[in-house]
Amino acid sequence: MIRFENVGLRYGMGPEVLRDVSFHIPRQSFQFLTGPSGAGKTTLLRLLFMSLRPTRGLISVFGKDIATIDAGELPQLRRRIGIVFQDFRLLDHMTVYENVGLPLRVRGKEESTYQRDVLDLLKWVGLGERVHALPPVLSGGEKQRVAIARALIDQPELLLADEPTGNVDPPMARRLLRLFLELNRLGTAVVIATHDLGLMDQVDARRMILSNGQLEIYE
Ligand SMILES: Nc1ncnc2c1ncn2[C@@H]1O[C@H](COP(=O)(O)OP(=O)(O)OP(=O)(O)O)[C@@H](O)[C@H]1O
Repeated sequence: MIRFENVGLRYGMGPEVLRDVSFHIPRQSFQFLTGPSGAGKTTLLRLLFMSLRPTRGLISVFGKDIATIDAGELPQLRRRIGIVFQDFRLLDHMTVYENVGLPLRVRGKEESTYQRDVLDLLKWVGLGERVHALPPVLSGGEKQRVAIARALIDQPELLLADEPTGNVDPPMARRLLRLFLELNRLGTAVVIATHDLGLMDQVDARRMILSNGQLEIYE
């Protein structure tokens, strides 16, 4: 589904942050992406989301070589990906409910077809009482859960999550992990970038470990 071949990435004239990175993400697979701070996890997720272009090497996403796709095709490809950014990127003027329903609204779905799903998912992530709140009044952990719900609501083919449990306590982290596993069971390939060894130890999943710009994979 996703393929990287000898991918290298440098920012501007800086050193190569990623070097000769090659891997394949199969459909419906589940993997953690880990490595020390600054190792390049966020950079790798940005390449997967096609918001960065590699400086060398080949990336194909859903079977398309990203070097040859035109800008008009990008939104359509991205719509198949759910992403949880480290800084959440919620829309501050929209309520929690509206933020989570947004991917469906953008796809032209009638609110009556998704209202129940949005409310159920918000309840599951512990935000049943915060449905009408605006993001600026939420805690970091609450914002993170809104971002997760928004990424999941449309059952994407690929979920990318950058430190998705970084702002919540261990019981909530376990609950969120269960949600990712359930999504995976329903068919989504999942990539979770995390430092959290405790989280990774709960699942027997593939580990992609970045260090010094290179990737090692433990199946
Ligand atoms: N926009 C940028 N311009 C220049 N250098 C950058 C940029 N973004 C990241 N870097 C550098 O690239 C390297 C990898 O950063 P990245 O954020 O991908 O690491 P990370 O593994 O996600 O780190 P963390 O775990 O701390 O979030 C770091 O040395 C960082 O300083």
